[in-house]
Amino acid sequence: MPAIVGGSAETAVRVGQLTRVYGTGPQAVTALAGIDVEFHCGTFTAVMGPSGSGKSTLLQTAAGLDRPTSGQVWIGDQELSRLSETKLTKLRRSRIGFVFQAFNLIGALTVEENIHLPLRLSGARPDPDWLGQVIDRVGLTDRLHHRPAELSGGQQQRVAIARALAMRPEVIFCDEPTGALDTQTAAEVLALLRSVVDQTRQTVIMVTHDPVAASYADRVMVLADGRIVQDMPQPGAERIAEHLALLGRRQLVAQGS
Ligand SMILES: Nc1ncnc2c1ncn2[C@@H]1O[C@H](COP(=O)(O)OP(=O)(O)OP(=O)(O)O)[C@@H](O)[C@H]1O
Repeated sequence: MPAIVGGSAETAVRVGQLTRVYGTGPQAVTALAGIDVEFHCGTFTAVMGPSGSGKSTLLQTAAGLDRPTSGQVWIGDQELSRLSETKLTKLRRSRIGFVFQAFNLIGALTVEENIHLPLRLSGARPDPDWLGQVIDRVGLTDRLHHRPAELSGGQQQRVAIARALAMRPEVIFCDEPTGALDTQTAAEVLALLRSVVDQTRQTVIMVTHDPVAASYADRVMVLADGRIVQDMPQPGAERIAEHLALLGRRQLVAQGS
């Protein structure tokens, strides 16, 4: 595949020849081995693959939380390696949202304060219409003055999604957002992420191990050993599970088990 040379108006995120090596010498681990991929605006992508295949590293480097060893990352038409740490932090706060498996809410703050936190950190002026819509959409209107510990896991994840949406980011990166939730609650959270893409044309890139969760996406990408080994448009949960099983069997054969 030729190296990708830049971002465009329709590109939410693009990575070119992305490499991330942890450590040096004989201890070095290649987590990403030269990935080229583009995520269009208003799409929902699931990133899957065996443990250690590089999913979280791809998310962290594409989101500007970690610097690649080599290669480029564009958010829209902005290439990240050209940015100073200060400018990168500013871009992350204004254009990117994050949702993690462990919710990462601040226990001492109320739901409303947690949701407003990105605005306070970036010094941005709140847009009451947008925040009202977000809070409405995640169904938290009657929980605004509660603290995270007083909420269920699903409600806490919905607060985390509302917080990720507060700055109206172009892209939301989610690392196993339903990993700690039961099936029904996970379905609600996934439907919410789907609506973020369908209603406001934001872009969602989600790491998951769960084929059912991945079936909410428009596209499923499978990593193995730091490379993309499958890239499927709307494959459905069964086909995803088949691909993962096949990949697992191939890895066992390669390991001589
Ligand atoms: N900080 C680090 N230092 C050294 N090696 C690391 C570090 N982070 C990740 N790795 C290694 O890089 C490879 C990819 O890790 P990564 O966490 O991206 O995989 P993953 O697909 O997200 O795995 P999982 O599904 O288990 O979360 C693994 O071999 C891992 O051990």
